[in-house]
Amino acid sequence: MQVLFTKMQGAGNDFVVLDETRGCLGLSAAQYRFLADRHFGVGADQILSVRPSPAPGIDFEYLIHNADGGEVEQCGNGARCFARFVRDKGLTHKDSLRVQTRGGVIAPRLTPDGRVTVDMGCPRFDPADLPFDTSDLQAMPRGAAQQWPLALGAAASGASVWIAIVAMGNPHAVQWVDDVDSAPVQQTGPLIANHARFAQRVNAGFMQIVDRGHARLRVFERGVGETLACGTGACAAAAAGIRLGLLDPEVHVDMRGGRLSISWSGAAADSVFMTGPAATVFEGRIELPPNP
Ligand SMILES: N[C@@H](CCC[C@H](N)C(=O)O)C(=O)O
Repeated sequence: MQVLFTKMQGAGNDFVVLDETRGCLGLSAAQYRFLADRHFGVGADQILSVRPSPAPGIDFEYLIHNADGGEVEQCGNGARCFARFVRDKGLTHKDSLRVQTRGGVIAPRLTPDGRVTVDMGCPRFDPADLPFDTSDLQAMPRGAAQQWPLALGAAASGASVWIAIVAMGNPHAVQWVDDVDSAPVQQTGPLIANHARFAQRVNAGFMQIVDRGHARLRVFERGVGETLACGTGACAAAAAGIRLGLLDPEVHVDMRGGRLSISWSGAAADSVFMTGPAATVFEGRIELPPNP
């Protein structure tokens, strides 16, 4: 089977986007993995499948699969690329959209400067929302929030990190580091992402606070590895920093692939807004391996 695809990127987080508005392709996890493969396929961190409206008042639905083939709930950079895609393809003429994802309804808006702002919904900090197993753990209160100790490796080794946990539709564990460039992202990222306390696994963020309006971030993503940028990771890190009293409500988050601007009032019922770039890289057609 051959499929048409669009390769896109948002702050260096890259995507294969599939138009399923006229029919579902019914791809298997192995076929998503093939598309994401940088040697044998197209190459991407995530595959985005654009589908028609599932309900009144909703413009589209889009599905997100990580490079490992697993379906996930939310993707911030993907949301901006999704919005750019449906406009560029003439699938809508609207600037503001309401979109169903597995992680809830989000609302992207194309801005006159070519960027996209997304209402990403409310951040949640309850361990049950990730889920995060807190049995036998003692949280450390800080600001309006909590940090949790997470033991890495064998308990006897004594290695542990303090994390803030945030659900942005998908799960995030954020830790503070002095210098994001020398942070052990490749070493401890996989240990956190696959930690037994996170039943659905987790995205592991490493944030350096530069000043109250500026942070630097690297994210070891669940189902992918370190990416050049993570939109939900930036929202989660900013929300955690704001709630902990370390950041102001308007924050620039710099990642290796680019900058996102995040704004959140700090009120539990208010949405996080994320603004950043979204661009098409190329389009093509590829033959998929058959399902076994
Ligand atoms: N890159 C994304 C997040 C994609 C999903 C994530 N890896 C997960 O498993 O939850 C973003 O920009 O938010």
